[in-house]
Amino acid sequence: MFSAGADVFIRCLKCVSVSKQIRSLMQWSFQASVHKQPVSDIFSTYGSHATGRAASSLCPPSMLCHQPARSLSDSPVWKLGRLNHIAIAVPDLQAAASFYQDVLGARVSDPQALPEHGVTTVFVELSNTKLELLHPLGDASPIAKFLQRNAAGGLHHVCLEVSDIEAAVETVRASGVRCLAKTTSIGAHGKPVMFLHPADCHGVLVELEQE
Ligand SMILES: C[C@@H](C(=O)O)C(=O)SCCNC(=O)CCNC(=O)[C@H](O)C(C)(C)COP(=O)(O)OP(=O)(O)OC[C@H]1O[C@@H](n2cnc3c(N)ncnc32)[C@H](O)[C@@H]1OP(=O)(O)O
Repeated sequence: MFSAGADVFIRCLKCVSVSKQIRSLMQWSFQASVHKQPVSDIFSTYGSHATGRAASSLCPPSMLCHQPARSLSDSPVWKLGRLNHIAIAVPDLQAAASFYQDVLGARVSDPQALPEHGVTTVFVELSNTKLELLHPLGDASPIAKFLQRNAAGGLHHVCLEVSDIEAAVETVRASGVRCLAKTTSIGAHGKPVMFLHPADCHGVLVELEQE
């Protein structure tokens, strides 16, 4: 009874000009009630990269929730795009660049100092993405502590492209993920970026970049 009522309610929402994101959140709440799970469990089941297929498979057809839950990135406002780069913090930029260029035969860029980010970068071109080698620049480099903890270097962050960075930031903030700056800044490719707290992204520092 409740399920049918809630389903009708969700269908009515289709007619109202609210954003798809709000509908998605309400669908998640609805699914939480149907499955008697806390909403947070539904979120953690689907995450922000959940697919409609995953959602459908969770809900047997008899349960009327055949409307697949939508990913937040299914928003009409913005879309999640390609993996732009994987960043690796290194204690010796020249040695790391030489490894990729001379040992692995990759094409690497010249070092680029980015004082506003507190890093020097070298990009390693791969056929499907890039590696960004990072070395601390200046006294207040945000990667200094990371390198103290990982003296040999290590995976620092992943950078994902989004079609509309401002809308994406709004969405992730609304979902409780901490953004590490008040506003977007211009990243290594001259485009706006935003970093998301690793503790809110399953242990990985995530950078969103305008595609
Ligand atoms: C040019 C640009 C571009 O590509 O466009 C760049 O790359 S700029 C690249 C450099 N810029 C950035 O990274 C900007 C965003 N980063 C930041 O705001 C900071 O580095 C934070 C990520 C917030 C970490 O801050 P800070 O080092 O002061 O804090 P902390 O050492 O106490 O760490 C707090 C918690 O986060 C974890 N943590 C720190 N860095 C992490 C990382 N890279 N990956 C995964 N976890 C990380 C720590 O282990 C700790 O976990 P526990 O609490 O469990 O112990």
